[in-house]
Amino acid sequence: MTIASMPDSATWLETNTWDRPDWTIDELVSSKRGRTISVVLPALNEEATVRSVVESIAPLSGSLIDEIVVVDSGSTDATIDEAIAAGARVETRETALPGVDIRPGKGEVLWRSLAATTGDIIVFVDSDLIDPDPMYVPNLVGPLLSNPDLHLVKGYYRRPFTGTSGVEPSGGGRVTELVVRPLVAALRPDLSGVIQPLAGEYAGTRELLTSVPFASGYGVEIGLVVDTVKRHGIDAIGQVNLGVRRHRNRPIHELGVMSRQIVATLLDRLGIEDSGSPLTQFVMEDGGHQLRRSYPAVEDRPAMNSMLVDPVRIASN
Ligand SMILES: O=c1ccn([C@@H]2O[C@H](COP(=O)(O)OP(=O)(O)O[C@H]3O[C@H](CO)[C@@H](O)[C@H](O)[C@H]3O)[C@@H](O)[C@H]2O)c(=O)[nH]1
Ligand SMILES: O=C(O)[C@H](O)COP(=O)(O)O
Repeated sequence: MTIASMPDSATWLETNTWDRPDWTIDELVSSKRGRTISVVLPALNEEATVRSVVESIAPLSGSLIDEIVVVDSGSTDATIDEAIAAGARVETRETALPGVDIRPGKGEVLWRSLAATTGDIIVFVDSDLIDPDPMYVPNLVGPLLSNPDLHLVKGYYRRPFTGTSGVEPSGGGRVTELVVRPLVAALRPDLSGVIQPLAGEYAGTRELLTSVPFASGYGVEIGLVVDTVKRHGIDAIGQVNLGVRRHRNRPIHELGVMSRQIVATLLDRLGIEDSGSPLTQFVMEDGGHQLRRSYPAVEDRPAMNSMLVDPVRIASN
């Protein structure tokens, strides 16, 4: 079944999916018409990959892209040095938004990046990508530059998976397939045409991103999708085919922790009460079942535009 022939969400899929993007860089640069573009890479201990991700984007600096910023999430390895060596500006959580208590999590650094960048359009790209295609960023901004009704553009792609027997051509996106897609089908079927709701590669207007709350952990992406629809309707979301995406595949127990955070944010956005209980896992270690508990990070950061106009709030957050 092709995308366009899926039975539900058919209209949205046809009009808001770019399956074969073919913009040239020159076309995109001329369609900026005064708008500026920031690229933000969240990074926590990504010394092995951050340099090549920045290098895949840096040639567009000064033309399509106005700034590339790695927002470090508290790395203890050489992530910051590698990012600077590749030509990125680096912000820490403190320098990005001084004077505001620091919380752990990916959403926290994405939220802080809004205060440390100036682009009218902001493109987020994960920094654990392997062999990222240099067209990721151009293709993510293409729909936004050409369609004033869009506020959020998600990437989608084939997702190889690296297991014990090597790289499989597909099978990646385990949280997406086993947790998020079934929950979306059960609770928000109107969103089931979004092919990669958790994609870490997406672009949004500053207008949208500064007007919605951010979950501070891994719930940030699903929260943004639901909040965009709440604010502007599903027609404000687009999706674009980025080809293939490989990244570091985490072990299953780490994805369990991630999933718990995503479930908490999704339920919160849908007004469904969550017990707030921790995820209990039994991880095989030291020859036995080791009990681990992890609490979901449910506390959201408020819309950044409310922080920027209210210095008292900044001081007290
Ligand atoms: O506390 C954190 C955790 C992660 N990251 C960075 O965020 C990116 C993605 O994190 P990762 O742990 O690799 O997530 P994935 O396994 O790739 O999970 C998928 O699903 C997540 C939940 O929706 C999304 O946040 C991811 O972008 C998406 O790729 C990487 O650059 C990390 O370095 C931080 O900056 N701070
Ligand atoms: O998007 C996801 O579902 C998670 O990032 C897990 O991806 P993986 O199965 O490719 O590691």
